[in-house]
Amino acid sequence: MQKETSNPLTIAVLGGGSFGTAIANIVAGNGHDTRQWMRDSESAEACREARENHKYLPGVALHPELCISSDLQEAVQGCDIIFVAIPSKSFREVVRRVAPLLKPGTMLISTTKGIEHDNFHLMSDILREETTGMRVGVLSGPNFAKEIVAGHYTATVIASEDESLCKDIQTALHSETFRVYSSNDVFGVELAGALKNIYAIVTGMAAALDRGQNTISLLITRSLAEMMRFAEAMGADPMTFIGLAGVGDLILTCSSDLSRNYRVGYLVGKGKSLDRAVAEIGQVAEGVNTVRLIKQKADEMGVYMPLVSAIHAILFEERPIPEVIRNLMSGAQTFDVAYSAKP
Ligand SMILES: NC(=O)C1=CN([C@@H]2O[C@H](COP(=O)(O)OP(=O)(O)OC[C@H]3O[C@@H](n4cnc5c(N)ncnc54)[C@H](OP(=O)(O)O)[C@@H]3O)[C@@H](O)[C@H]2O)C=CC1
Ligand SMILES: O=C(CO)COP(=O)(O)O
Repeated sequence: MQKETSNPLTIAVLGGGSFGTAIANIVAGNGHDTRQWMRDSESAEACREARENHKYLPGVALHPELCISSDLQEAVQGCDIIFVAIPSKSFREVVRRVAPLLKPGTMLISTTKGIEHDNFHLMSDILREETTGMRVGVLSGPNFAKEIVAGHYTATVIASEDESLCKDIQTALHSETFRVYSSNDVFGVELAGALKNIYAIVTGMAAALDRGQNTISLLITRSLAEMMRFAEAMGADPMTFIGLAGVGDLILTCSSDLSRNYRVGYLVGKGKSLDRAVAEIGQVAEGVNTVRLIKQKADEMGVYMPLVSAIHAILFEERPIPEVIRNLMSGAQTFDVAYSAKP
């Protein structure tokens, strides 16, 4: 049902994948003038004709007012808000192309839960580096695209130092089934979204090995400990990790085969090579690259991340899974909760 809005905005979503489509459907449903940009003109044409994104969200009706275009200039012209739902590998390239087409003060919101390949730049860093005079935010939370479009009650987080941007995004996205909480810890929210993908690979693998619920609980809890330890070492607020973008998204992604990262872990656990698993999924699984980057960074900084080291050993060092598990289980038994609130 179309929601009346007293302040219709012009909004573009860059990316024709599952999450871009879910976000575009929400804002179009809220009565905003919404354009979704996808790079491939044939895909755009097919989505326009069928009113369905058959490749990424089959069986889901696109909102009748959603305009789909493969013309970047047409899509972003005059936009107040642009959601960037492009995999981290191509994020900079797309932002660089779009930068000269934007009006000053446009709100640029990353939805991408990844880290840039060759360095340790998060997507909000790229938005700031590639544009001038824009307002930047990050959207992250426990949000399977398929469940959003199916109307399951869902919440997410908009993070920005710009309070009025947070309010505008909360208003633009809020619906009967979708809630948006705010945060001013951009780095923490963004880091949480990228890190949890690693642990979804781990729990997917545990599921493939028929491990029980004790094991899954152990893995999720120790994953959170690692994430918070790393976040603190990097200067993020560890408290952010007990929110929706942290433990919320960690529980979601580590518990369901709707997660592509979980499915990568599952397939590797069943004996497939990493390349084969990634190809079989056919959509972005950001955690694979994130494992490499976090392992390197944790080693440089001397942060203890046994689960990251373990999954890195399996995926990239050809170490047998039973040996890696034995090493994990024989590691030092330390404190359960090692954090204390700082005065
Ligand atoms: N799916 C989900 O449930 C959620 C995803 N996210 C995050 O959203 C981000 C996007 O994910 P999602 O939509 O799921 O990804 P998908 O794998 O579903 O789709 C990726 C989209 O990006 C497009 N793309 C890839 N490279 C380029 C490029 N160089 N230029 C333009 N477009 C390109 C693809 O186009 P083509 O089809 O032509 O290859 C495709 O439309 C990810 O980082 C993910 O972490 C966040 C929350 C939930
Ligand atoms: O981030 C997600 C849900 O919040 C989606 O996870 P995957 O990218 O693993 O599918």
